[in-house]
Amino acid sequence: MKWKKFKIKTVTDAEDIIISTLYDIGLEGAQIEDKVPLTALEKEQMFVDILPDGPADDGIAYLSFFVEEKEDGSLELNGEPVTEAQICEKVKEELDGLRMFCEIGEGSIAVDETEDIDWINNWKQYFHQFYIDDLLVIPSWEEVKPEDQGKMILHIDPGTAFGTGMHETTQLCIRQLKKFITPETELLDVGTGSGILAILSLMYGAKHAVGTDLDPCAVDAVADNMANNGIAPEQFEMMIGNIINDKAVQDQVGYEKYDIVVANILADVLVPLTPVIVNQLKEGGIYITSGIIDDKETVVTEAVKAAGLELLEVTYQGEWVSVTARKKETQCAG
Ligand SMILES: C[S@@+](CC[C@H](N)C(=O)[O-])C[C@H]1O[C@@H](n2cnc3c(N)ncnc32)[C@H](O)[C@@H]1O
Repeated sequence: MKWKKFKIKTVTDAEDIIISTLYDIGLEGAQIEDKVPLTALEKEQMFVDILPDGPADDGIAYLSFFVEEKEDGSLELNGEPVTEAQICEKVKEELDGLRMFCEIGEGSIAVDETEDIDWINNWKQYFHQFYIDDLLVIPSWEEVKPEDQGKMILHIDPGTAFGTGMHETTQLCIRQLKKFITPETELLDVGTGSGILAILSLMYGAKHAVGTDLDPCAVDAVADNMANNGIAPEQFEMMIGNIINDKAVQDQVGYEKYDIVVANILADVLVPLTPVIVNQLKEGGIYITSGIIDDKETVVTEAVKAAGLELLEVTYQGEWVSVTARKKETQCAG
């Protein structure tokens, strides 16, 4: 399999914002090369105890994005045919936009071709079982140790969809979900990816879940993860499509139906999503969001308030934010 590699030279502080921004134009996943030392948690997750001292961190980072090349050499982005030059132009536009409000360093783009036989699976060697508070998350290719048999365990294989549970935003959502789930909860998980948030909600006692995603890869990932965690097909329904602007998806998902809507998507998606999702929530229903990088907190809290929701709580982990709100109940006159 051949890939076009678009390699951006930037600075370490701009890594997350560039990855988030380029994700929005269809460049998903990035290879990061920098000299930032690994944290204790990263070493633990990678099963590395001692690493030789690397070179000093010079603040420079390289982010590589990959686009699969078809047999005839053509490229696609978001399902549309596109040329290498058009991708570079689009990336340059996005980087120029970012430059106006943050330091992104050189921002140069180099294009290369690469052949990687198992790009999809290579990352698995770094993903091992880990805890989110008292929840043990075990990748589907690892065994449960005898001493862990009685623990709350989530078996996860994100396949090619997002959602291993390692990301701060997923963990922020999980903690908020635990606060509000009841045995009566009807849950909507927008941007379900691997299905992790919906599956965990069902394991924490929710009655039923619906998941939506744009990415068709989410269908197989969700089915595998449901089976691995003993979730029955009637407990979790999956729909592919864009709930923001597709009326058919909105109708299928249903109106005034959900006790909780969770959406771990980027701030720029949450802004148009929020006024739509208000119609899917029951009165008094809870809206849990994350995927918000810290400097976009206000953008989301303002969108939540503008949609008529009552802001309940803002929580933080690392440079990521989660915003929780409630749909107000209609007051009876008199
Ligand atoms: C950050 S991942 C979250 C995955 C998982 N829910 C988690 O918390 O780990 C965001 C997901 O949202 C999906 N997505 C982005 N825009 C969307 C939209 N408008 N409607 C539905 N899904 C969307 C992406 O395809 C991706 O799977």
